[in-house]
Amino acid sequence: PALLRECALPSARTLRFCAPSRDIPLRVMLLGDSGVGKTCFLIQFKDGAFLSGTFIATVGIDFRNKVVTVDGMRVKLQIWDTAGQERFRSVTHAYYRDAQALLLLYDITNKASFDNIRAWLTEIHECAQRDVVIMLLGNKADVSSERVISSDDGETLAREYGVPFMETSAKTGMNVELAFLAIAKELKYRAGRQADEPTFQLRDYVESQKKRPSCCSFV
Ligand SMILES: Nc1nc2c(ncn2[C@@H]2O[C@H](COP(=O)(O)OP(=O)(O)OP(=O)(O)O)[C@@H](O)[C@H]2O)c(=O)[nH]1
Repeated sequence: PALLRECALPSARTLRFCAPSRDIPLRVMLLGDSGVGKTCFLIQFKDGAFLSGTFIATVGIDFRNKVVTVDGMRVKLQIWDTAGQERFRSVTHAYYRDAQALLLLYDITNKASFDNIRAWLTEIHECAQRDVVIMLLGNKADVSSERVISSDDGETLAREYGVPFMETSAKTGMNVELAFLAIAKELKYRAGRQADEPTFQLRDYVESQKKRPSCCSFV
């Protein structure tokens, strides 16, 4: 029973003991200030749609599943969409420990959401698993006319914390799928590399695969 429980909510360490025929379950959390686009990011990935119009803030936490195929293996992503509002912080804190990967978003048109990334990273280091995979995402890259944070600023911050970085758009879908696939690849790789499989570097992979906004990535 203990093993079964671990397979239902595995850590990277326990993944290798799960039955090979089952989908590998991985838990990913979306974090960042309210309004940066976490829910839209998830909907774009799950359904290929963009929720425009009235902004309805997430209350507490919500989740969706999506199965992706990574190097011929089925990976079941369980994606937790958290509320960015401060008043729900204690609810979301309770879930950090179970996450194997965190996508941390800011909004390239909102300076405060970028400035708060340091506080988010401090919180992550206090509450999450030590080996959690983190990726920094500058969302709303489609809104180039309102950009206040340059790509270089995002890159510099990401480098300082040693995490991969991409700009994304939940509206156009730019780099949305890549963010999840890259994480799934990293976690699958950690779970047990095949003898003939080349080593995998998440940052190099993201750098080689990511699309850059077609213009105006500077401020
Ligand atoms: N142009 C553009 N608008 C976006 C993008 N992502 C989200 N939005 C808009 O930003 C607003 C907030 O998006 P949400 O996804 O609800 O934000 P959230 O981060 O989930 O907010 P909380 O639930 O409060 O934490 C909505 O009006 C969206 O339509 C994007 O990539 N581009």
